[in-house]
This record gives sequence, C-alpha cells and structure tokens, in this order.
Amino acid sequence: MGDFYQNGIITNFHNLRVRSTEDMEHDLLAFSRQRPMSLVLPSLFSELEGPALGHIVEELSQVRYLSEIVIGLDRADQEQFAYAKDFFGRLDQHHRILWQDGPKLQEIDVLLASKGLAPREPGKGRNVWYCYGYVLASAKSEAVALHDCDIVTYQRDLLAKLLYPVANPAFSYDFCKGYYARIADNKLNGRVSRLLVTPLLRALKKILGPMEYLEYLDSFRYPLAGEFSMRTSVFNDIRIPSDWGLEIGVLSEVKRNYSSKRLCQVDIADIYDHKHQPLSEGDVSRGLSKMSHDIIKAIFRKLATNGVQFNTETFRTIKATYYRVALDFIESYYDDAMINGLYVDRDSEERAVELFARNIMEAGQHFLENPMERPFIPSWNRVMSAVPDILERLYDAVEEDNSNL
Ligand SMILES: O=C(O)[C@H](O)COP(=O)(O)O
Repeated sequence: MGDFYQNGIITNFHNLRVRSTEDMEHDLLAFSRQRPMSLVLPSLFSELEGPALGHIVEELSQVRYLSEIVIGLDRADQEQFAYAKDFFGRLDQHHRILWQDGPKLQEIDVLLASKGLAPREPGKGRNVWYCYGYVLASAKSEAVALHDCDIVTYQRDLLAKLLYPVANPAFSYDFCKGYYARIADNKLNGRVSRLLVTPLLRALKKILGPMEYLEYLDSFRYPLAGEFSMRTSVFNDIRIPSDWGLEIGVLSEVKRNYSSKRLCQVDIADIYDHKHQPLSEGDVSRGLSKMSHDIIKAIFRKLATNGVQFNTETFRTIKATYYRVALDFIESYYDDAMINGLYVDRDSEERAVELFARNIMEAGQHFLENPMERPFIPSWNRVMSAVPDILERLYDAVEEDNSNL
C-alpha cells in the first residue's frame, strides 16, 4: 500500500488499494447521468498493429459509463482507415474515428490553414486538438479523459481512476493528471521524466529562487504522463503545443486558467509500460533527444512569459546546475531500484543525462535565436470566433467518414 502524502499545492488522489474496480465503476455509471463522459484515444495507425491496442479495446468494451469514444487516427491511408473501422468495431460504445489524413479532414485543415489557424506541425498535439474539437462538436459529454494507445499493461481501472475526480458531481476539480511508476523487465523506465524534467525543475528552483510556476510543475509526480482528464469546457480556452511540449503545455495552461484547488493528480496504475523510443544521441530531430528538446523549450518559453530573462550565460548555469542535480538523482534511483530488487543501468542513465545537458544548451540557444517561434495551436475559442461554423463542419466530416460504422 502506498502513502497518503499531500504536497499542499494540488490534491493528490492515492490508491490505497481498498476499493474494487467494479465498485468505482458503479459510482461512475451513476455520475454519468449527471455528467456524461467521453474518452479520446490519439493513435497512430502503426499502433493498431502493435502489442497494446488490441487489449486496450478489449478492456474498454467492458466499460459501461462512457457516452462516446473518439479515436484520432494518424498516418493511415484509405485501406488502413477501413481496417481501423473494423478494428474499433469491437467497441460496444458509441465511437467515432477521426481519419486525420482523409480528404474531408484535410479539407478542414486547409480551410484553417488559410486563416493561419491550423496546427503547423503533425504529431500527437495536433491529433488531440482535432479530437477535442470533435468532442466539443458532438456535445455528448461534460468530462473527457485521454490516454495513450501504447500502454501494454493497460487495465480498465486506469480509466475509472482517471475520470473519477472530474466526473464526481460532488467534487470541484476541472483537471486531473494521472501518475504511476514506469517499470518493466525489472527496470525503472520513464527516462525523460526522471532524468530530465524533475532534475531540471529542481535546478531552476535553485537558480531562480521560489517561483509559483516551478513549485506547481514540480508538484506533479509524473509530469509527462500522457493520461489526463478534464471538464469538457476546459479545452475551449487552452493553447497547446503541437510537439512533445504537449504535456507540459497542458499543465501550464490549466494553471493559467484555474485555481490550483481545481487541479489534481491521481495514481492510475501500479505499473505502467509502453513503447520505448531510442535516445537518438546523434540526432536532435528524433527519439528522446527530440522529446527532451521540445520539453526544455516549452519550460523556457513559459518561464519567459513569467518574466524570466535568459541569455547564453543563464543557460550555461542551468546546464551545469542541472547536471549536478541529475547525477544525484541517478544515485537515488539506483538505490531505490536496488531496494526493490530492480535494476538501473548507470552507464545509460549517465549517457541520457549528458545528452539532456547538451540539449539544455542547444534548446536555450535555439530559444534565443528564435524568440518568436510559437509551436502553439490556437484555442478552440479563437478558431470558433474566426470560423463560426467550424464545429458543424468538423462534426459533419467525421460523421460522413464514419457513416458505415
Ligand atoms: O516518460 C518518459 O520519461 C518518456 O516517455 C520516456 O519513457 P521511457 O524511458 O519509459 O521510454
């Protein structure tokens, strides 16, 4: 059994392992009458052929409290879209697939691009953004959860725990982030979260002194978790990055719009494993190197909007401080792994930290040279004011694509 520690910044929902999934689902079914719920699944076509998604669909088809499942399907041609319809046909719930590369959704993208409002980069952020647009358009839910499609350890209680805080009408939470331990094959995973994000936040706190934003980000136990839930209206007014800065960007935006009393995190799984990307040390456009670059930039950009001034010297100091903090973290992770009978490869941990330290300098330099770079997708509120019938158009396009589901 875990602990029941509260960090005093956002509410932490623990798993004290005294309640069954069925009992929680029973409550959720009752809540759904007052507060209907949706699930968004951002997926690459390749994930339909991967080891996780088949089982996720099997688990989901036992869930009774969802009004709608919205699948964002990226990188699929016509034949693959037809295959996807069949694949997701096993879901009992009302569900829709957004065929992102299909002609109808591309037409909408072209329309938005002509007004400078379309997401500029492909990726998960873009996929999620269109899915939320569809959730707003279909107006079937008041609470919406999102999780990745590569979770090989998926159990349906993950979804129940994730939705509960925003679905219970007696609670006042608008946003909830999931957390867990990433462990597989007797190893600690979660390299970017453990070895970049937390040590970088601690280094920034050392250098910049107390800052509410840094305390807030640091209060999340797994800031990069791809699993979160929110009241549907939250999405109207947030701007998300289209790149790997998505998770940090969402946390920053909900902080900007809501009191921290309305934000929370929840323990959603005992263990969690997913598809692992290579470190890609030699290539900043791929793998964890690209991911770390995007995340570092997202944090620096947000600090700049909080009044922090950066120059090359600041980035050098951040890099050096980060490096020292991260090495101490490696020690702690190593010992924590040992006491749990797990394994940590110190050499690859140190190589990851060296790469992230280099990327702090590079991302910092990039930030200085491109101060106006904005990977943000506009909020749906802005898009709806520029193209008043956009939600109807999106809804109709998706309905037509899914007409024979
Ligand atoms: O969450 C993370 O830190 C990144 O997604 C990398 O995760 P991994 O080390 O488990 O592949």
